[in-house]
Amino acid sequence: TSTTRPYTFLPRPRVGYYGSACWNVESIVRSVVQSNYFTNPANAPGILRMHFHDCFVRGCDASILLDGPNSEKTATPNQSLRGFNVIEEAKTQLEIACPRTVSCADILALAARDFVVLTGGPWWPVPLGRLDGRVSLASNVDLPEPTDSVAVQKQRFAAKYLNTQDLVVLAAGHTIGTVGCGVFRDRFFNYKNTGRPDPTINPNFVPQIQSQCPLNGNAATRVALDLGSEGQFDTSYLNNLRFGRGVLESDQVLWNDPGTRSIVERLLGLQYPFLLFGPEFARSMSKLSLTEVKTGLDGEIRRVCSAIN
Ligand code: HEM
Ligand SMILES: [Ca+2]
Ligand SMILES: [Ca+2]
Repeated sequence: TSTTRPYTFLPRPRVGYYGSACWNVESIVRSVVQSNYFTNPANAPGILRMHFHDCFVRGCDASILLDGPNSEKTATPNQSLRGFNVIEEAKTQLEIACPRTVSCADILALAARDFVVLTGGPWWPVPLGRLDGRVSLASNVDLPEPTDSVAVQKQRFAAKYLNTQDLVVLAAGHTIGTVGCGVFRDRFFNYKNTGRPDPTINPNFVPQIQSQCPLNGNAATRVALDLGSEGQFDTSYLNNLRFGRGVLESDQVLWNDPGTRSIVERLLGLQYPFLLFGPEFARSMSKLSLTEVKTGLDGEIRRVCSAIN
């Protein structure tokens, strides 16, 4: 279970933070997001995941964007992140419109929201005023893993003041995007060295994934996390869990565990009191994107997002 965030005497991010210092920050980010969604829709899941990976390590401070031999980017779960060019393009335009004003952490938070909207998801207000961190270490990267149990997933989210509902709702961000075969193949061929697939997978789903990810095939081949709806922000991912069609073990266990299952059922309208996925996703994202934000003297406004000043 999570508690409330500790109170600090620091300014908090707020909507409209930049004011006249950069009055069109939101429209600049939105137009860069739109053009990059048009050229490559896979940027949408790429940036949503990047924002999550940023916020979970040293807070939402753009530490994920820093280059360097041992920066967060080099850690295993971050090697498959995509869309860095989108953030850098927005930063370049913002440095022309309002030099040294808008943080990379704010750009990432806005872009994640705008990409979600383009895939059919909800809009939410994004408070601004996050500062960029100066530290990025691969050794700090401690992200949820695709084989995590529900207990471990809950623990990791609680450490960021996110509760069990936030966990289920945010994991449903997997309604868009794809995963590399190498990440989960064992589960479909040789689950925990049993020589068989995970018995909780729908038997009709097993051959489907096996043919897309053959045993000796390319580990980098990507398959949808939400079968049949990888580009649409909808409840199809939750419905797939219900029928044993979750690709990742960490996703499927959210249905198999009675506690998290009832949240999935409420989101699917199968159990009272109902929860609406769109508004709940907006609410949980608002919490996630304020994780351990830097607002005092502990950060800076980077000039380029890949390097400290
Ligand atoms: C709950 C624990 C979570 C685990 C264990 C997890 C794990 C993963 C894994 C293994 C992948 C595939 C990576 C690859 O092969 O490229 C992935 C992709 C993705 N994750 Fe998560 N994730 C979690 C939570 C989240 C959250 C909270 C969000 C955002 C709200 C998110 C958004 C995404 C998206 C959008 C993709 C697709 C990326 C793409 O297509 O480029 N995930 N996740
Ligand atoms: Ca960070
Ligand atoms: Ca979907």
